Amino acid sequence: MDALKSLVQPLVGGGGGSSMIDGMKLVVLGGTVETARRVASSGWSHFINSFFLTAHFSEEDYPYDWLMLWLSRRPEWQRSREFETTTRTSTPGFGTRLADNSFGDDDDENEDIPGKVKTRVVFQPTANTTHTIYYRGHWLRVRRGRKNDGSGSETLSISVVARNNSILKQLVLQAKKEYEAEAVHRIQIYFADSHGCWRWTDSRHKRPMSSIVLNPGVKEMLLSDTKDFLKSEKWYADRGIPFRRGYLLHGVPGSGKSSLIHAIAGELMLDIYVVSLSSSWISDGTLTTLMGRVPARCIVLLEDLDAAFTRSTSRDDESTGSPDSSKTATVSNEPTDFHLRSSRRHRTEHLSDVNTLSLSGLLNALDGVAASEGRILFATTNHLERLDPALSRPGRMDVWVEFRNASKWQAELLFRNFFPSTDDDNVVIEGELEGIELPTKPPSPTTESTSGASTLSSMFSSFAGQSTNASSVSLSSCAGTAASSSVSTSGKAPSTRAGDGLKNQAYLPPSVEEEIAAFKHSSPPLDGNTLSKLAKDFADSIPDEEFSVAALQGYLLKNKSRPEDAAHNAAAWVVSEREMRERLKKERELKEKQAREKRRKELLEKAEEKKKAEEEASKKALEAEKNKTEEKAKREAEETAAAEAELKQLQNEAALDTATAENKDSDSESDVSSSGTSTPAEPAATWVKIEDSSN
Ligand SMILES: Nc1ncnc2c1ncn2[C@@H]1O[C@H](COP(=O)(O)OP(=O)(O)OP(=O)(O)O)[C@@H](O)[C@H]1O
Repeated sequence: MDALKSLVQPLVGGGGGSSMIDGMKLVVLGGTVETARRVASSGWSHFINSFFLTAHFSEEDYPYDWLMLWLSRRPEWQRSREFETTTRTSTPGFGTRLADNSFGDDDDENEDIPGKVKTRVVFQPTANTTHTIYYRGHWLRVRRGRKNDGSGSETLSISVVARNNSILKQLVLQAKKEYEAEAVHRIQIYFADSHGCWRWTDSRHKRPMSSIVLNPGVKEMLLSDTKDFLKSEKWYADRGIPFRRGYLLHGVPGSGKSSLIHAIAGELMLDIYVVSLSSSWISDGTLTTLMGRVPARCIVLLEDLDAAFTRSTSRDDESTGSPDSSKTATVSNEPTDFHLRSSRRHRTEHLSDVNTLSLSGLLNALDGVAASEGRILFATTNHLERLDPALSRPGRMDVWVEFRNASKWQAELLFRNFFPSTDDDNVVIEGELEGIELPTKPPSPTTESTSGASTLSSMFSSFAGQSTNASSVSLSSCAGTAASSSVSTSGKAPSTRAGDGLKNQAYLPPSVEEEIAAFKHSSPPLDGNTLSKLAKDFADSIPDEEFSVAALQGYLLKNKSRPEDAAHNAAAWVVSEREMRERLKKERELKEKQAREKRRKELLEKAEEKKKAEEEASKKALEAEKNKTEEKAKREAEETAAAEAELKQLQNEAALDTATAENKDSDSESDVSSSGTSTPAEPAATWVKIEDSSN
C-alpha cells in the first residue's frame, strides 16, 4: 500500500498542492492511459489487418453450411464458454449432421418407439464471439456475426496469419468434402422465399430410380439426357448456345412427376430448388432474382406451371397463358421426340387473381440475360392446355414427357415392387405381433364366453399388482385349451405382459381375434412364382389407364400385409372406386347445378333490382323535370304579370301625361289660337312584346 502511495505521490503531487492541480493531474493521467489503450487497440487491428487474411462466408451461400458442419465437429468450437442453444433446423446441417455437438435425452426409455421424433438441442457459440481453432499448423480466428444490412443473416469470418490464402482454400475444400460425404445419401431441397432468396427447407433420402414405375425407356431417357447435358458445357459454349436445358413433365395428378424429379436429383447428386408459381408474392422481379441466384449445378423445379398464369392486372388478354386451340395445335407439332400431346378436354375453370407474374416475366426469368447457366429446369403441370406456346419452344422446355394413368403393365410392376419376394436380398419384415403365436383354430366357445370376465380379471390383476405363486403356474398349465396355446409367454413386451396376467388370473384370455391377427405391417416374402401370379391377377383386374399410380399405390398400402387380398380384391376395389367416382361426380354436378341456380337467381334479383332502380330514377327525373317546368312556367307567369302591371302603370302614367299635356295644350291653344300654329301630341309609352318561351 505504501509502495503504491509512493508511486502515485509524485504524479498527483505532495500533500501541499491545491486540489484543482491534483484534479488536473488526474485528468491528464486518465487521458494518457486511454490514449495508450486506443493506440494499442488500433495498432493491434492494424497488425491483424496487415498480417491476417480474412474470409467472410454468408449464410446464403454453400460454404457457410460446409464450414458450420466442419466447425461443429471441432472440440474448440464445442468447448466454447459462451454459447446459445437451438433446436431449430435452420440450416441443412442441423438435425441431420450437427449431431456431434447436439444432445438429447438419450436415456429416454421411449427412445425405441418407431417414428418418435427426437428433439436434439444444438450448442453453438454465440454470435460476435471469437474462437481460436488450430488447423494444419495455423491458428484460425473464427467469428460468427450478423450482417448489418437489415437482413439479419449470419456470417462467418475466418482470419489466419498466412502469406497467401491457400490455407483458407484447403479449409473450405475439406469442409466441402466432409459435407458432401454426409450428403451422399440425401438431397437438399431449397424453397424460394418472398425476398427472392433461397431457403434450405429439407434434406431427403434419395429415391431409387427403380421405385418409379413408368413406361419402358422414359426414366432411362430422362436420366441419360440430363447426364449428357451436365457434361456438355464445352459443347454448348463452342456453339454459343446457352448452357441450359428444360424438361416439361405434364399429365394427370399422382402419376409420378415429382417422384421422378426427386429420383433424378438423387442419381445426379443435385439439390432441388423449388418455386411454386402460384405463390401470392411471386412477381417478375422476384422470379428473375431467384433465377439469377441458383447455383451453377442444380435442378430448378417450377411446380404447377399453369398456375402461374393468372388474370393479374399486369397481363394483357393475349398473355393469359391459355392458348386457343389453334395455338395448341401448333405446339403439338413441335419436333420433340418425347412430346406426346394430351387429349384432355379444355377446362374452363377460372384462374384466381393472386400474383403479378406475367408471361414475359416468366420467359425472361427462364432464359433472359440474368438467368443462370448450368441449371436443369423441370416444370410440372396438370393442365398442359393452359400453357402458352411461348413456353414450349426448345431452349425453354426442350423435352416434354406426358404422364398418364397407370397401364396394366405399370400396375403389375408396381405390385411386384411393392411386396417382398423370397428372391430379394435383405427382406425386412416389420411390425409383426412379436411373441404372439397366432391361433390356428377358431377360438373356443368357452373362451369367448369368458372374455368379459377375463378382461375384468386382467384389469384387476394389473390394478392389484403382480404376485407370482405356484397356483398361477398350475392355472396356466391346467387350462390346456386352444386359448392357452394362443399365447406364448416367451416373447417380448406384449407377450410378457399377457403371460404375467395369465399367472394371476382365474380365467384365460381370449384368443387373438382374426382381424387383429390379420393386422400386420408387412407380409412374409412370397416366392417368385406366387408373386408373379398375384401381380398378374392384380394387373388383370386393373383397367388400362384409368387410375393413377398414386391411387394404385394407395390401394396396395391398405393391403400392405395381404398380397393375396390385394390381388384378389382388386376387381372389387375398381368397382367401388368407380362407384365412388360416380357418386362424387354426381355430387359435384349437383353442387355445380345448385351453384349455377343460385347464381342465376342472384343475377335475376340483381337485374330486377337494377330495373327497379332505373325506373325509380327515371320517375324521379321526370318528376324533377316536371317540377322544373312548372317552376319555370310559374316564374314566367309572374314575370308576365309583373310586365303587364308595369305596362299598365306606364299606360296610366302616359294617359296622365297626355291628360296633363292636353290641359296644357288647351291652355296654350288658346295661346296659339291667338298666334295661329298647331303641334300634334307624341306617343307616351312603348309597347312590350311578351313571348312564351316555353313554346
Ligand atoms: N410412376 C410412379 N411410380 C412410382 N410411384 C408413383 C408413380 N406415380 C405416383 N407414384 C406415387 O404416388 C405419389 C404421388 O406421386 P407424385 O407426387 O410424384 O405425383 P405427381 O405426378 O407429381 O402428382 P401432382 O401432379 O399431383 O403433383 C407418390 O407417393 C409416389 O410414390
